[in-house]
Amino acid sequence: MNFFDRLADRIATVDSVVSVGLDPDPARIPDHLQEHDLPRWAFNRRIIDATHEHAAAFKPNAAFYEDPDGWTALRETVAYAHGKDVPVLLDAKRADIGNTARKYAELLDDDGMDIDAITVNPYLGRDALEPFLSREDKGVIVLCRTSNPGGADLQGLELETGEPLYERVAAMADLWNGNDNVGLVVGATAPEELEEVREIVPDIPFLVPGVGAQGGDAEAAVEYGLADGVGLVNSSRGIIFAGEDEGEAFADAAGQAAKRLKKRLNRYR
Ligand SMILES: O=c1ccn([C@@H]2O[C@H](COP(=O)(O)O)[C@@H](O)[C@H]2O)c(=O)[nH]1
Repeated sequence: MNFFDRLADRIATVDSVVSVGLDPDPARIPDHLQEHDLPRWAFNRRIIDATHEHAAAFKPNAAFYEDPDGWTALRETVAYAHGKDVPVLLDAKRADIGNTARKYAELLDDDGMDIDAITVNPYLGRDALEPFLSREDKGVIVLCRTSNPGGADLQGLELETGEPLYERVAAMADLWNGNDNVGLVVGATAPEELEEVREIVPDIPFLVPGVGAQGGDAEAAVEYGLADGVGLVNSSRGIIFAGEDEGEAFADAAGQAAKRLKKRLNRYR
């Protein structure tokens, strides 16, 4: 089954478009888990237990796992999320020349790890994404208009046609979508751009980061992020560290935060 069909099923099952970002910053993991063999895995397991019933997907960001223990923690996390029937989107923002991109794409099913979708960077063009795009079973989520303050520095540059670069990326992603496996990253901190991109690609689901800690627009995230009801609105720190000062109750607080975000987003669905 295609990633977005699986995601649609999950959204229907939990009545939620919340993506719970699993960015387990070691410095913010509660003290009582620091002695664990793999603190990030111990943390994620508790977060998954507390939030999965509100999660349409989990989104670990590769930046928090790129060391030997980290990859083990990630592998355990992916398997555990799947055990709860939740798809996993790895936010890795990959792309490279074809030969290297093929190697990167092996990450999707690295040593038993079965990632459902991955974020990729369109800057190198189609051939750099081909090893991902050709994986019909995997979601390929292309950076379009990112949520960071400098997101417009390059992505907003006007082309000779007068359109900004992020609009061209959206149009190209539509051309790359022969396997119906392409999505776009458009940040909730750029609500006008969300609306513009949605006009260009009415049928492509978005991953919308930037609600929560980045203060993005939750209503616009839902209004423009979903295509036929399918899409994801991500919060990472706003959920997983909601109970940062609550010791062993940290996971309960994360569960409450995920539930609150689900209810808030559902008002606009
Ligand atoms: O444009 C983008 C693309 C990716 N991200 C990632 O999403 C989460 C957001 O974390 P918060 O704690 O909810 O701010 C994080 O992994 C980012 O690297 C993004 O924010 N914006």
